[in-house]
Amino acid sequence: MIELEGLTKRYGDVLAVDQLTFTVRPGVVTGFLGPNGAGKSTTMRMMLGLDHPTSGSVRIDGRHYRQLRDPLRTVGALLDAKAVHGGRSAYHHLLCLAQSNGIPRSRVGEVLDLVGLAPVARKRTKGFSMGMGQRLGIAAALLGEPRIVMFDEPVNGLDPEGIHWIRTLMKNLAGQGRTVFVSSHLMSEMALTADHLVVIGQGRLLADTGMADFIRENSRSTVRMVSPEYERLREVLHGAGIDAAPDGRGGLEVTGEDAAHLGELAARHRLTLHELSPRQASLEEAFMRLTATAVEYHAHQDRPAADASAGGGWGAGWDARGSRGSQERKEPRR
Ligand SMILES: Nc1ncnc2c1ncn2[C@@H]1O[C@H](COP(=O)(O)OP(=O)(O)OP(=O)(O)O)[C@@H](O)[C@H]1O
Repeated sequence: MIELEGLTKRYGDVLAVDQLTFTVRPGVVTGFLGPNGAGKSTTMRMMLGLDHPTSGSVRIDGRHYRQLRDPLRTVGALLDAKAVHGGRSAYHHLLCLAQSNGIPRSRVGEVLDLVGLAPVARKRTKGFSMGMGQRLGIAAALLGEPRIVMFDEPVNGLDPEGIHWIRTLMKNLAGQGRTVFVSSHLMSEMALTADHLVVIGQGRLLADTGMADFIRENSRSTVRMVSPEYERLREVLHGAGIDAAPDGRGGLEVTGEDAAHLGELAARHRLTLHELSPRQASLEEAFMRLTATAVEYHAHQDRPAADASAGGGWGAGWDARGSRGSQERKEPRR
């Protein structure tokens, strides 16, 4: 279990993480979401004792990271896949980690097999592709068979087979009763992987809830109706006080009504329907809706590119929003 209490991190006048309190539980995959610059990596670094909180605390199984006797056997993490000595082979990188953490040498071969890097185990990592680097980072995280795993953007650079593999891996780890905490900007992937979500924006907690509840609470469900008697359908809905908008594909989109009720209404008016389809919003829509006001780096969509360049180029197409004092574009992550 990972417990955060009032966790706060300030860098100068930027409040990167602001009073975060939540618990990451075992047995499920917990997704960690937030727009760019929301404070996810900073939070994860503090969880791993790589950054000091300005105030508040993180406990891993009841202890601070630094108090853990065998950190690699308790928490395995992938934060920055590029943080590897390029002159070493994958095998030696993992062997060094194993030896300095009292992990048997045999485990190195096991994790190399598990992540599919066994055939290139003796090659220097500086020739590795981004996806291979991610796999190596995941191998390192799993080396000590930890009860808790944390992955920051694990699917970065992975091909579809790799993405499917990491999804299955995370679900299996959670199925074994481990605590799995994962950040990603790939909403469609997160929707397939996570059971629980923690969402932050501008360093603050926006949601800590189950996946289905999150989508329900932060989106509108709609029903698409298609009829050969389009105008009459519109009138019937209007007459019943129901808002319906053209969906741009020859149908009507109705918000906030359930499909059964709409079907019965149409039947009472002897209206032929060719389609009556309820539509559940996606995680992406729910996420965008919740974080709309917490997006710090925002690209203008209503301004032509030429206009943007005339107005000062690259910077002109961006807003730095929010109240955290930073009016600059985001610094690249280290
Ligand atoms: N070492 C640092 N010094 C100064 N500011 C920092 C530092 N690390 C992070 N920040 C700032 O803290 C805020 C949170 O950054 P962080 O990298 O944690 O966000 P994130 O949610 O991981 O973003 P992304 O999704 O883009 O990776 C940003 O405004 C960032 O510029």
